Amino acid sequence: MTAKTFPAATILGYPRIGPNRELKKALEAHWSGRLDEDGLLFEARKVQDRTVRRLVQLGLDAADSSIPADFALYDQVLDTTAALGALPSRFADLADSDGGVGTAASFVLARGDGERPPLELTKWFDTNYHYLVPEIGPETCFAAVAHQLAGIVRRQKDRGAVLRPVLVGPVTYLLLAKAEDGAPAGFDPLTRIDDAVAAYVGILGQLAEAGAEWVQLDEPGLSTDAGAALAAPGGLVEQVYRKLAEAPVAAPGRHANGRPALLVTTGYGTAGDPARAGEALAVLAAVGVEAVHADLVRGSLPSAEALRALGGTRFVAGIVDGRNVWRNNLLSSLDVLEDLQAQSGAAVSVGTSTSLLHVPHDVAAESVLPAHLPAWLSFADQKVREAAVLARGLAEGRSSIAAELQNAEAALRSRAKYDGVVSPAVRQRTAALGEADFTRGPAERRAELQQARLGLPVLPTTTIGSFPQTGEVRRARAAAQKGSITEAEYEQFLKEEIARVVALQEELGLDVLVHGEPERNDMVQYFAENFDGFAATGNGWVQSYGSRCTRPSILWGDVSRPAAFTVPWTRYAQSLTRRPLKGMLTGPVTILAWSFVRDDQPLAETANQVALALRDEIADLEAAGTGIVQVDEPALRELLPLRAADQAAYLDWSVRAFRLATSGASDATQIHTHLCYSEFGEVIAAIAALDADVTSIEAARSRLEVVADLAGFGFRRGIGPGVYDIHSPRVPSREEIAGLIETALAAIPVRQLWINPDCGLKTRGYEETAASLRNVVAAAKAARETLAVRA
Ligand code: MET
Ligand SMILES: [Zn+2]
Repeated sequence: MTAKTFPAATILGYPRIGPNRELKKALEAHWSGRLDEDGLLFEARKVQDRTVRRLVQLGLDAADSSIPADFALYDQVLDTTAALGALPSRFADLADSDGGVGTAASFVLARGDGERPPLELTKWFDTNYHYLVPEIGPETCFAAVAHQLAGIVRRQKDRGAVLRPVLVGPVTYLLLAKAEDGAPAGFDPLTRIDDAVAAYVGILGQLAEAGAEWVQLDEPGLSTDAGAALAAPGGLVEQVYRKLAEAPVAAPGRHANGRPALLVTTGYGTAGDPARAGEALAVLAAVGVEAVHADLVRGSLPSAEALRALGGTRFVAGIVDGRNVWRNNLLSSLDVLEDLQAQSGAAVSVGTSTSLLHVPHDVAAESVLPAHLPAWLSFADQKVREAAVLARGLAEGRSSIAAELQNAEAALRSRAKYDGVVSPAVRQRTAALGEADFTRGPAERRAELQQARLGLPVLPTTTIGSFPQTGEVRRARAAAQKGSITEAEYEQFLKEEIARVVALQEELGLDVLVHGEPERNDMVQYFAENFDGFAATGNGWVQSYGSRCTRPSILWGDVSRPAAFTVPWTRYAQSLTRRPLKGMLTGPVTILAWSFVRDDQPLAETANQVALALRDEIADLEAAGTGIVQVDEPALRELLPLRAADQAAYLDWSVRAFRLATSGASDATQIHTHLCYSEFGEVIAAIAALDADVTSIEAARSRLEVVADLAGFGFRRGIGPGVYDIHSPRVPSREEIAGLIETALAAIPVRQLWINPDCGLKTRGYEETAASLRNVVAAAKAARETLAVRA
């Protein structure tokens, strides 16, 4: 039996949180006990139904499998774990009688249950989305228990929609997994592939039975070095998909003993060997996969040879960018699509490069964007339309979409010549940069000058910047925004807040103080609001993990800083204390990583513009008397390219941008940086190359693992490995912190060591923060005394 034809237009996935974060709110109500499970599932079904309706309005067909059933409540990797019943042994008790994992059980995996920490959260490829890491051991059960996904398919079918269920594919699933605790040393989850594949075969049968005609298996793992190696002809990917494709395709309408047709997607780069683009797709086609997808935005076009090798397999061209917000250049996309079709002779469908999970819902829901921006933008809903329009143009000829082509062209043209997209003053500055602009004086000399100026004790104590953002702070900000308090009243409120935070730090006995960042809603958006070339959205929420969402700003033009904006707060805070107080900035790489960035010039160029804007702010901070400036780069590791071959170039421009931002500072000004959210062991050389005088780095949860890497590298500058894990309300005891300081001192020379928390305190409450910092300071003092006795 042959498969039903794949639809001409599709998307790989759609934002799951709801246009007004309905799912987020329902989840949080459920977790706090205000909404029971039935209530939550009712809300989730409302979001699903709305998504299907909306996608039909936007041009997808409800009945032809063009709409993905991609409705994870928390995370799609977690849902695949649930469909496989692949519970780690430490959670084995959560299994239903048939090995299934219900909604409540899946939330225990996601959030822990008091005694057991949750599954680890890690970044999904090179994005700011986080997935829950499967824990696989030699004994992990794999079963076909896709009840929830099958239930969604069945329910939608009853409502007249034939959806295409989505799972993480088996190779990517195991590549993303880690060995569970207690597995033999060196255990590789991929060794369980046969058992996993057997379960996937069963799941495919269950989904066919529920009425699915197509299933989407996502294999973005093939775009990493590890996955690419498996995608060569004769490799693991070929074996796996031969097995999955072996069963006959079920006849539409009669689903006994068959499987749905398979779409295998890639995404986040080129699947397989980049020098042989498309080969991995040909491998999949050869074993009988009915449709394959490639990311044509981040990845390369498949070669003509690979396209011809697709034979009768559908090619889904991921030409609408799933990761950025710019309107598609329909004309050039159509050129590419027509070319692909002509070359391959194969049937081409139009799709997105990745799921639309990474972009907000709808440009039309924006009310605060500057007037020129909306026409240039495309959020998820606009992208669905773009895919549908391109598919029509491909099938019926350019004249059938003449109006759409013309509108897109007009928008692109207006964008290209809009005032501020290119700012001659900014261009002149970047063009005139020379090596001296990236270099400070010798580090040893800087250290002497700074110590003479600051007079700090050994093991200086400090915090990372933010203090608790209480309900009061958030309410005052909202009131100021609404206009229900005056600007002067808001400023007065912030000053009082800063004064309290400074007084608290003095009372605690910290050595280097901060102002606490109460004026900042978000460490990137705050800069976007104060830089030219940047705009903040009103409702542009994007899922970061589970119910957590962020609202990236849009960097649309040349960036510059019209006026000093952090200076008044820092100056005010410093006026309240004789101790040194750090000025606090977000670094250029992090600003880019957590924004939607213009796509019309290299990132390195944009990074330098942001760096110059920060450099201006640092100059003004210095002029106001600030002796220490911290430039946070928590996202330095996040943008690291997936392929080793691309990493050196990235590290080069990102390090240079940081240096451009900071190297205007006088040698007597101490530059700090702060890193968190990732393991930084593999980029230590780049961290050293930042040439910051002091680096604070998240370390408490790994019990200071990074210290060994730093020592091994011979890191020479100031270093503050976090000794207080700020991710939970738990107060670390003085003894515990003392133990971590001992560990650090065993590897790091005492004159280099700083004592600080892992990250900012903004999500914490005051009580636990004060108690914890008291212990931090006490442990540091005790360590100083011990050192003095030993000396
Ligand atoms: C995610 S890193 C946060 C650094 C920032 N200065 C803060 O303390 O909040
Ligand atoms: Zn941090």
